[in-house]
Amino acid sequence: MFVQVHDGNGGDGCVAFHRELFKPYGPPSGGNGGRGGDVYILPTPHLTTLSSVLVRPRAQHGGAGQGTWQNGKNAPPLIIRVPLGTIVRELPADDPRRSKNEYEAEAEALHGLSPQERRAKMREKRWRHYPEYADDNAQREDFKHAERVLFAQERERRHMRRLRSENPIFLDLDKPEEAAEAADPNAPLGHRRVEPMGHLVARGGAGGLGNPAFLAPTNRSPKWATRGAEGERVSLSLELKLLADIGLVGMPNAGKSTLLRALTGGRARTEVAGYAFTTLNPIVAVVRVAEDGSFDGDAEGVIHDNTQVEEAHERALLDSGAFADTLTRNQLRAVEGAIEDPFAALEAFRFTVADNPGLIERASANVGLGHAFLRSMERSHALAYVVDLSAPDPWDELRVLQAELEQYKPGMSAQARMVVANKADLLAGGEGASQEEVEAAREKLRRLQAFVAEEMRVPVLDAAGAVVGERPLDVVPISAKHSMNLKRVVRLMRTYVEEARERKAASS
Ligand SMILES: Nc1nc2c(ncn2[C@@H]2O[C@H](COP(=O)(O)OP(=O)(O)OP(=O)(O)O)[C@@H](O)[C@H]2O)c(=O)[nH]1
Ligand SMILES: [Mg+2]
Repeated sequence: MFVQVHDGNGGDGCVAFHRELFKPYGPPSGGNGGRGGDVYILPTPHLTTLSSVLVRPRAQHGGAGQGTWQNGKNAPPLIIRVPLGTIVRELPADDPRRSKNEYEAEAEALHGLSPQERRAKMREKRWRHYPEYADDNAQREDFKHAERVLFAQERERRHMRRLRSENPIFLDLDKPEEAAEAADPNAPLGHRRVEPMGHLVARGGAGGLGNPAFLAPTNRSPKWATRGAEGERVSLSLELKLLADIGLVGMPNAGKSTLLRALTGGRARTEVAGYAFTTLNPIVAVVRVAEDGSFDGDAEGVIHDNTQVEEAHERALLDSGAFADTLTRNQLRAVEGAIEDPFAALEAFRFTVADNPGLIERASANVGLGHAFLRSMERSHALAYVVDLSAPDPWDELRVLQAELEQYKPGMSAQARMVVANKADLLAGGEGASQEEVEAAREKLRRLQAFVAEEMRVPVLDAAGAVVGERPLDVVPISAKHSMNLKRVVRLMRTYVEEARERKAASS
């Protein structure tokens, strides 16, 4: 989502003179304006979506200064809370989705005016005058001097702003902010810790100066004050990295999407087709498991074909009138005893699995779909490699996948837990397979297991997250299309998720 952050403007300075009995001409006494509110971004574990983030968050303005040297209030900071796993980026200047910043907005407002009008407008925006003194002030030498000083300061601010935009904001907010210990050990009870504010993304405008600031030997009663500066405006893009318990990693066409559909009984809305890069964006679905290890939608032998084939089949059924007598959901609800969700009573455990686009060699060099989508896998508790067992050398695929994960983020392949050897049905599947074919398939699987045992070892962690040993990945031959041997996949995935959750609970 895109957000334009708008900081609070500074409060205006005040022009006033002190009045007291028997003191007809008191000194200037206008207070300064308060600072506008800053905007912070704070990652918090209490949110899971970006839906509560406003599109145009705006911090409060500083309070205006008042007579008798009363300064305006500083505005409180605005804290934008985002879920953990959010990536915050500042949109670059050439991005069409970016909104104007404060300088561009002013330039636009002044566009097409004559030089005099422009000057008047700019003065109007920057100065406050004692009633009816505006013209008189404009004639004074010391006002002109003050104006030059103000413009010089403004130029400097603008320069700093330009320097800052050369390295735009980039925040990868994975960890919650810790409350810091208060500096003062004698702070009153309940104030020992300073609540974290998060990351500053835009600064509020400075407050204006009251008229005492313009006292000079030549002018004992300055009749002007400055207005508050405008707050920064920053356009940000917020992206939430997906969070799934298990991420599927595999080459295009390995059958990742088919596997996800099979694990969810076809509920997962992910495309399956016989060409590379069918899946373009990560998709997360929930897998529900019963106590006996069966899962929702589990049916040995149900075929999960290409989605187009399935849709055509369904359309043909619809056209032939096969669904004509089916009850609607509301009618079903009215039928006594009809259970909405037959699996709900059985469900004992659930976890989420993410289907990802295919990963290929040199994805890190932006070949194929690149590897930007790996970002959303970083946060998975465990990764499962999906390889096509019917390919001539499935172990080569594994080697590439592992190397690409390491390329993307060193240490990421240690998150892998299992190898799912898919399309086992193509090797000696079916009834009429000869003895040799079955033997060849077994041999291939053994070779894959030997390769994994040899080269793909991952650290074993104990409940506290410390490394206690090493083990090879689990290898499970399956057929996603024909829903074969999926129970074993689900059982293993469940143990990984449980272990990871225990570790997480222990660490927090
Ligand atoms: N015979 C057989 N075919 C399968 C099996 N699993 C998947 N397929 C087929 O393989 C093709 C690719 O499957 P997908 O699930 O789209 O593969 P993917 O890994 O998601 O591919 P991308 O999204 O392109 O990365 C489809 O035509 C599936 O029908 C299987 O177990 N056996
Ligand atoms: Mg796919």
